[in-house]
Amino acid sequence: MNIAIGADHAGYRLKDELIEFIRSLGHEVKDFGAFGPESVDYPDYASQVCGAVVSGTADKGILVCGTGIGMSIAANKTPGIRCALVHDMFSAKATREHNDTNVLAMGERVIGPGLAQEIVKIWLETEFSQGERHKNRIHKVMQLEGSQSLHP
Ligand SMILES: O=C(CO)[C@H](O)[C@H](O)[C@H](O)COP(=O)(O)O
Repeated sequence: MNIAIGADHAGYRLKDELIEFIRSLGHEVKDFGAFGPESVDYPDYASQVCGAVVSGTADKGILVCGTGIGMSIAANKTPGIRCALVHDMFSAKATREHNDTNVLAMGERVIGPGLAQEIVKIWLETEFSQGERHKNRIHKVMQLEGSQSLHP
């Protein structure tokens, strides 16, 4: 897969570690920054990563800030994006199976790199369940945002 990744100043270290890990799994990674500790604004990076996913340039996106909260709020403003803030392995699997999330958000100030890698691996490797009830719920979510549903 092609993975778009981005972070703010509070998440770029974990982002850089995850890039190497994701490449080791055999995926292509496009890094949208940030590249250092200078204070920046997470919406600027969320919008670039989500734009890549919605346009089809990337198959999935990963966002890291201090808590993951700001990134997830910003990402979910983009029509067509379903972003989950995940800090445990159960949710990583469930949000792919039930929500067909296309962006994952995490917080560098919340979890360590080992758990973050496990979460990313599970999230990238888990398929959407294709369950009719889940398709129906995703369809309703997409109606709320006014974007065209991929799950009619
Ligand atoms: O949006 C956030 C909190 O919900 C992110 O964690 C940001 O990375 C955080 O707010 C950045 O905080 P800082 O004090 O500007 O480093």
